[in-house]
Amino acid sequence: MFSASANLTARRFASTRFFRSARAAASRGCRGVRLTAPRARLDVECRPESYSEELAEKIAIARSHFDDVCALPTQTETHESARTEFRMRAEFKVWHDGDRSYYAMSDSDRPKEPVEIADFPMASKKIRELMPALLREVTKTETLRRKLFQANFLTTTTGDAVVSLLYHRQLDDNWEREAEAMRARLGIDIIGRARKQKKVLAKDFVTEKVVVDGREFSYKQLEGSFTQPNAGIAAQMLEWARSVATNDSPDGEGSVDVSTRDLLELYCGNGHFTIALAPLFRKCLATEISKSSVAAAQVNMAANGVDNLVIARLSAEELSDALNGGREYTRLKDINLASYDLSTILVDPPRAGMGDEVSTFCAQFERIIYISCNPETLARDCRVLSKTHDVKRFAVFDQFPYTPHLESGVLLKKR
Ligand SMILES: C[S@@+](CC[C@H](N)C(=O)[O-])C[C@H]1O[C@@H](n2cnc3c(N)ncnc32)[C@H](O)[C@@H]1O
Repeated sequence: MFSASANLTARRFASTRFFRSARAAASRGCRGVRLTAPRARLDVECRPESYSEELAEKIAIARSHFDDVCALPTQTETHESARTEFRMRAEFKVWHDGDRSYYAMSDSDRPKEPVEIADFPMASKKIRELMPALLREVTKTETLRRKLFQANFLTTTTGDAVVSLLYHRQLDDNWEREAEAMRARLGIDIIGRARKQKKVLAKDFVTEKVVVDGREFSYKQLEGSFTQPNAGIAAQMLEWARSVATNDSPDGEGSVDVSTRDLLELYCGNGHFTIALAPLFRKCLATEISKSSVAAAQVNMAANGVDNLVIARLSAEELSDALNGGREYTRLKDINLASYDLSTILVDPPRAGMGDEVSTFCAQFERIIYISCNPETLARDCRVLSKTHDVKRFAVFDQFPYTPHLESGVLLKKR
């Protein structure tokens, strides 16, 4: 189900070049191209030739969500993606047709008709290398092939890879033996998943290295948890977040010293942003709802030698309540909230945005760095925030080229 406003977005898009090219692709028999409201994982066509035009249209639509909300800076700080091989993760159905097996994506308009994916130019070089090699291995033996229905790839720019194989049957010792042999031949890690089963050969994470402002950061990224999908864009987002933490404008005017102040991050995932921002601040506090992501964030904090950060497993709503003097939370018992001088807050919520309650809480902060994968909910939350804050900087990060999705970021400063 899409909201009325999402349908409006789709209708706006329907008149654009993006949708004209999608329609043309569909008429050429290139199924799996989205023609209606945004849906993930259906965009199989790479169109480098129309990249710039499509991005310009997405930016215009993203900005239009703010039309009756608040003023945006005239400059959009635009961060473009690589045109191909930008996706560090990809999920494919595996279909079997007699002796032949192949990767496919399904179109929810026609879920029973798989769209075969022979190659996926948007996927990282490592995924593109692994796709045929894995299929060859899996189809060599019924032990690995039988009832396999999905393959999920997670890779890094450094060549690390973990592939999850999902089955409609229980995995036995034979499967484990053959999967282990395949793992050794391919030089990757493999996870076998079936109902109530998870077999990890040999690890269920990858380690990504990102250079930000000349410093290398290392991130443990867990299979099955949120990770930034586009590595090039992820690095640009970190540089932008560091820049807006201390500068009101892209040209360095209006710089502020935050080295004696503290940062709060909500929705911190594996610590992606906090770890890169922590060196700028005196102390940082970060929270996240997912237990496994908090564990990964703790590892990442240690791996990067960050010692001025505390990470707690709490929802954004619970943390807001605690800092507003609400009830006491056991998971905060070892944290002295009063010792923080929190002046900046960074939020990167899921597509649904923060909502009024958490937005109202954020309005207490001098500087709000809001990263969003959905400009509609970002604009909705800015309706609350703009009562007290001005948008000083507006950036877009093209995480998902050739789709209507656009990541954006705003810096809001208290009036
Ligand atoms: C878009 S991801 C961002 C993660 C992280 N900033 C990153 O760049 O990797 C959103 C994160 O919010 C977490 N989350 C979802 N709902 C939440 C809530 N109500 N409170 C706190 N975290 C939440 C998810 O587990 C996920 O890690």
